[in-house]
Amino acid sequence: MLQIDAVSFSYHKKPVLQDLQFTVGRGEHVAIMGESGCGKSTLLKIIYGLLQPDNGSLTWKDQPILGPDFNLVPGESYIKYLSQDFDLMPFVTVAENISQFLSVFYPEELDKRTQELLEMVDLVDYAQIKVNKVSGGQQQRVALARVLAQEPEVLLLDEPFSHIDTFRKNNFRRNLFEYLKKREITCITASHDFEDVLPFADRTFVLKDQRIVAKGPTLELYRKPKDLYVATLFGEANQIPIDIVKSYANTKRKIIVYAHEFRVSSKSGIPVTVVKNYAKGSHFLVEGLCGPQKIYFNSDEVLKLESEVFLNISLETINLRLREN
Ligand SMILES: Nc1ncnc2c1ncn2[C@@H]1O[C@H](COP(=O)(O)OP(=O)(O)OP(=O)(O)O)[C@@H](O)[C@H]1O
Repeated sequence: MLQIDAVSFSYHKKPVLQDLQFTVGRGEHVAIMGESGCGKSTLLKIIYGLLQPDNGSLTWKDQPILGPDFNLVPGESYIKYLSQDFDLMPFVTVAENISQFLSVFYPEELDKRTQELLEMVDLVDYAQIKVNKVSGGQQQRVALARVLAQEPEVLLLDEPFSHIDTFRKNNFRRNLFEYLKKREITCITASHDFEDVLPFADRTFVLKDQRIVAKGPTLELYRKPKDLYVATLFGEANQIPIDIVKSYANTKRKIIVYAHEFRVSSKSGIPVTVVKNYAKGSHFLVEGLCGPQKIYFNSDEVLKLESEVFLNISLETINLRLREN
């Protein structure tokens, strides 16, 4: 188990992370989410042993993870960190960049493992091309195969799909996370893309203002976000006064409603005036106004600007969001 205990960190006296406390089990997949600059990469670098925390301690299987103040060569051998800059050997082929890190002595076994990893990252056709001749997205995939070749016990992924095209991304994410689960590799992924997180991470931690402000099973965080910040990490969301939703409600509370949770009706519901339509492919995201309250909701079809439509939310959703966490 990875244990992070009361860890704080600052860059030149500017606090970035404060009093972080969590554990990650063997083979577990945890996601770290939060807005840009909230400290996701910093946290991964501390776990890897590249940055020295100001306070607190880190252990893996009850053994301390030492920071750069105590390690001549920073970075623990059983942890691999896939950073946002890939750190490849540019004048060496894709295949050699990967096979160099395989701890296999027999040539046949070496070829087989290299091939397996090339297939995993979908780069078989590029095996003999020098890395400086392949695209940014392809380099990101080579970098990933390289860290997998080293058979880490803990894998830290920093925005691992940021350079990979949508066409390949979905399949690739599924393959990678299945591969890690099968081998019981503990994985921590920093991302601000919920599609990297929602289908794959067992648990998610949300960082904001130097602290973990929400954590739990990923689906639970999504279904019952504690506030608009958490909800927005998972998609287009609104925070709406409950008396708009139910006119008889005698409370000033607000509830979170995702854009896709509204149903559009021409007859009854919350009255909104259509302000703007945004094409999303499978649907339109519509900006509407209910008095001064801006509401974003999904519609199957484009809606006429300045027309009035009515929005409905299921009772189940209202009750779910009204329930205290
Ligand atoms: N080497 C550094 N020296 C000083 N400040 C830094 C350094 N690296 C990062 N920071 C600052 O620390 C904060 C956290 O940065 P970090 O890169 O960890 O955020 P992040 O959540 O990973 O962001 P992103 O999602 O944009 O990658 C930011 O305010 C950043 O400007």
